[in-house]
Amino acid sequence: MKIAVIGTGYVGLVTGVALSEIGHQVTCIDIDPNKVAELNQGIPTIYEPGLGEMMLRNQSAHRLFFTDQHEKGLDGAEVIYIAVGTPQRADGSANLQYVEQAARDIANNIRKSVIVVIKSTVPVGTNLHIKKIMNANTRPGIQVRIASNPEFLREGSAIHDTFRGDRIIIGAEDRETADVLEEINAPFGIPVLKTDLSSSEMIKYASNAFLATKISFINEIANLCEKLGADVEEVSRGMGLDHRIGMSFLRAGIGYGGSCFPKDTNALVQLAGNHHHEFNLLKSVIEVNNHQQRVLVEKMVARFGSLKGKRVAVLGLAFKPNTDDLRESPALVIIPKLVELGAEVITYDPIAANQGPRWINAPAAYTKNIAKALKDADCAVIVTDWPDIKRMEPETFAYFMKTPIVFDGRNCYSIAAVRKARIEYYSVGRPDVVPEVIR
Ligand SMILES: NC(=O)c1ccc[n+]([C@@H]2O[C@H](COP(=O)([O-])OP(=O)(O)OC[C@H]3O[C@@H](n4cnc5c(N)ncnc54)[C@H](O)[C@@H]3O)[C@@H](O)[C@H]2O)c1
Ligand SMILES: O=c1ccn([C@@H]2O[C@H](COP(=O)(O)OP(=O)(O)O[C@H]3O[C@H](CO)[C@@H](O)[C@H](O)[C@H]3O)[C@@H](O)[C@H]2O)c(=O)[nH]1
Repeated sequence: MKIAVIGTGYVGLVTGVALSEIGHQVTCIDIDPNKVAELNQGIPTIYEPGLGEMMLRNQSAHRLFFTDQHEKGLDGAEVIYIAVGTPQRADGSANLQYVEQAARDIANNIRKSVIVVIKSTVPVGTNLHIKKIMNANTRPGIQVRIASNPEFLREGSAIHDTFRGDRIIIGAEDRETADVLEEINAPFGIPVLKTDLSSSEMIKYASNAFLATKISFINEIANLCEKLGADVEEVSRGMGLDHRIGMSFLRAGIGYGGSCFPKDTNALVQLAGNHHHEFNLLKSVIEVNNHQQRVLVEKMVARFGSLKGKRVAVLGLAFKPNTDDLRESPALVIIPKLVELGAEVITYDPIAANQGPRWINAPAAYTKNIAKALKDADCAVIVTDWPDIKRMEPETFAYFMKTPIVFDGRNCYSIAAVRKARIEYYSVGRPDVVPEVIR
């Protein structure tokens, strides 16, 4: 099948590469000529394990192309995916300007009837709105059929999720369109649920909102565990053994971040509000998360009184491991707050350190060397559970730091290992560890 993908962000690039890997002829289009130039040189524009090799393989096999010209990229396409951003507006709602522009770009350039598939996360009703825009702008006689095919990949495991995902959702306006999409996706061998357009759009928001709810729930339990002397890791394990609950998304920490959960939960609250429905549960989920991103700083202030002049090593900038994405990372909240309180901040991230100055709105130093970050620090804060941070012996903190006081937002180490290392350790939902000598 000849396919065009509009947008080469995370979703567009992974979609284009994956569709070419299963044998389709794919052209990805982006308005950013710099991105397209890099992609044409075989350089992936996002950090995603396994993506680069797959991209190169399909470029070499002449199944995958990149262009910044809609006319060229859309020429002859039978199916066109829209995978542009839907960022958050100031009021929390989804900004559809890029999807609308992509629709106009398609309508102005196609010369034959096509199926347009919306992969971007869009509020219920958007697919029909987009179809109207295209119908108003296409040449006479050209028919556009529309389908919703939301994306469920996670950053850092996008290839795994695309080839081994739990389900593919296809919402379409008619059965024939749904069948074409099912056929395109058949080589993935993933169960397909075919549904109507509105339900498909809602499945995406409901899934993200539910996962965010699980995280805020366990974070509230963690905060309560701290007050009651329980250990949230034990509690999660004990809860998760019940198959009705499940183990996943019950890791307590410093709250969810990233390009999706914060914006999609806000958009769903807004969408509900527009239809005179107060989504109180989801509002609380968001509120709990906003507070959770600040709990480590609260613990630091409680421990030190003042942070003025303290040298703080922040370990991890990315919102999760295996990505260089800082969108809505708790680091964006924690670092400016530490600076505001007078701390001197040095940050470490193995991949995202280069992104720091672009995203962090406060003076801080950046390094890819963990020892350099820890050297002579008064305390350390763990923001991202990168494997190299988790693998580190807790004794390392005592070796490099002025005072080995660690605030761990990701519960990277067992309490037993920390006790053995004789460091002062504050994590989330677990007992504090304060060795006698330090006390
Ligand atoms: N990032 C994720 O992990 C993820 C996962 C699932 C779903 N989603 C959803 O997928 C959508 C895309 O997310 P993303 O993170 O890939 O977005 P992004 O903002 O990183 O990338 C969008 C790309 O589209 C390009 N673009 C914008 N308008 C264009 C146009 N008219 N023609 C051609 N190119 C155009 C931009 O230049 C940019 O490169 C969003 O709706 C998001 O919510 C994202
Ligand atoms: O038990 C957990 C699981 C996750 N997180 C945090 O939640 C955020 C999101 O993590 P994750 O879901 O792994 O990453 P994303 O790449 O944002 O993926 C989510 O958002 C995407 C965009 O919509 C969806 O496609 C995915 O299905 C959905 O998991 C990160 O800050 C994690 O640290 C926790 O705090 N505890």
